[in-house]
Amino acid sequence: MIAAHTVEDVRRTEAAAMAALPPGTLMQRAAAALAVACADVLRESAGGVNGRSVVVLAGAGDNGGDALLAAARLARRGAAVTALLTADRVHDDALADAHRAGVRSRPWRAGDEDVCAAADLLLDGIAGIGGRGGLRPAFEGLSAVDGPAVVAVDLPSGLDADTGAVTGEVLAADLTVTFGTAKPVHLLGPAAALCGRLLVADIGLTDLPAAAVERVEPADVAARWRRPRPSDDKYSRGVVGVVAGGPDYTGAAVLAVQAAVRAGAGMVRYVGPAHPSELVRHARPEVVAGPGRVQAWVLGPGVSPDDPEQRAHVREALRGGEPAVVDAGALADLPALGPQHVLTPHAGELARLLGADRSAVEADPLTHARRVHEETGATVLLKGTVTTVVGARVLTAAAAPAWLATAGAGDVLAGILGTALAGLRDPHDPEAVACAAADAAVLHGRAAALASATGPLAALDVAEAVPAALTSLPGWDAL
Ligand SMILES: NC(=O)C1=CN([C@@H]2O[C@H](COP(=O)(O)OP(=O)(O)OC[C@H]3O[C@@H](n4cnc5c(N)ncnc54)[C@H](OP(=O)(O)O)[C@@H]3O)[C@@H](O)[C@H]2O)[C@@H](O)CC1
Ligand SMILES: Nc1ncnc2c1ncn2[C@@H]1O[C@H](COP(=O)(O)OP(=O)(O)O)[C@@H](O)[C@H]1O
Ligand SMILES: [K+]
Repeated sequence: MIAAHTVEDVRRTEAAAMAALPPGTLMQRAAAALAVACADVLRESAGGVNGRSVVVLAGAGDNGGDALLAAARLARRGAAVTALLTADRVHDDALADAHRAGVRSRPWRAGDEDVCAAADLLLDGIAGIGGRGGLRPAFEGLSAVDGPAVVAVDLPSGLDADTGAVTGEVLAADLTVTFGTAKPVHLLGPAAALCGRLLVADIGLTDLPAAAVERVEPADVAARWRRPRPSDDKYSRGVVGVVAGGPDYTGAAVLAVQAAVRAGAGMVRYVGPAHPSELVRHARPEVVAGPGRVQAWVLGPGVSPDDPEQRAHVREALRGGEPAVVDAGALADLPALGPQHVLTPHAGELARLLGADRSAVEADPLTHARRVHEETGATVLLKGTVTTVVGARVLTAAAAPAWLATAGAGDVLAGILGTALAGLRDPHDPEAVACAAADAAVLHGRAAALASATGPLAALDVAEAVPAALTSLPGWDAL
């Protein structure tokens, strides 16, 4: 897991650390890590540090202080550094140190985007965790600067550290160097893509509280994914019931069932009309048709709002209280739910649940997913490039390959997640449910990466790549 902490927690922890250290120690540590990272970038992109041109954008806060101290270090290594001051006042001591090292500084002027574009490296210290809203109007043009490698100090200016919300222009980075711990902005969509590569520099912050947001890594999935034990039988491994498809959308039934089987369910039951039942059985002869006892349900892929029979099956399944994936057609008319129910909307479906705009959900997925979690009591998995799970924990899966934006990919995710839920030791542990949801999303993305290695993928390819995605997880063999 990569842990991220809120601004409030970081400031509290920083204050405790600073009280025990000489003044300025944390900022010097941050600047040292920044300078090393910038030198690495310069070596890679411009062949060295000595003589290379660096433009540093420095704002009024400590983010600007970090940037100016890093500027001084780069100047001492021979870089030609110009600091453009984006505020009337900047960190005095840091500016004095930069001047002593040979950094030239002047206030930001209209048109300085051209100066930035001509640099080998642009270091963004306009605003960090104290930033609010998108870039101020005077700096909006920076979002279009193309040319230099861009390194963000702590986070790209224009982003909100706690939510990752994109509410205006942002200076996107190739590399973000953050300090002590990641912040939610680094792990959440759509902000994570604007951060570029993430480097968490150790500045000696200890005793951080529980993370606010965590990114689930492939090794976490390997450690948690249920594998058969010698004592298992097909029932104890977990039976998945699938209520999906109908006479109109037959493919969703096949895709969800395929994925549940390939993710390692002990048994899959399919509940639906004769057509597509016969298609499902043809695709997966091991599937049992008709209702029965299950450990978890997959409800709704390809279920039409005009299909009273399938909708009755969905309602009946939800009444039983078992864990369930509540997807697509099952997202309408939600009954009372609990944390063992995982809603799996995409941004458009989540917007409908809230009566909000899809674009608002896409700009700030965490806030909107959290609202649905609070209103329904269910665990929410909001699909997207970065998938966000909000339940007893807030978890994300790193960006999946964009090839996954293909019809039926969501049905495959629903099937994988059904198997993860059916394998839970304690299905009424809300944290385990949230982890299962995020694990399924990570596995789905990994299967998509394998399936797209040779070109465009189809959703069925993703289901078929799930076994290889599992066995390629780091640490899978060791367990
Ligand atoms: N905490 C830690 O552990 C450590 C913290 N450290 C560092 O301290 C940083 C936090 O410093 P901080 O609190 O001084 O705030 P900071 O991010 O510089 O922002 C305030 C300034 O930004 C400006 N501004 C705001 N929004 C803007 C926008 N959209 N567009 C443009 N400008 C905008 C705002 O000016 P305004 O325009 O609002 O007048 C104000 O002047 C943190 O990110 C890290 O780098 C490290 O040194 C060591 C360990
Ligand atoms: N641009 C993208 N990059 C990566 N993954 C994506 C992208 N767009 C969608 N996805 C993923 O693809 C899947 C699409 O699901 P969904 O929208 O329900 O499609 P469908 O209903 O056709 O099955 C989700 O898992 C989502 O996270
Ligand atoms: K910044």
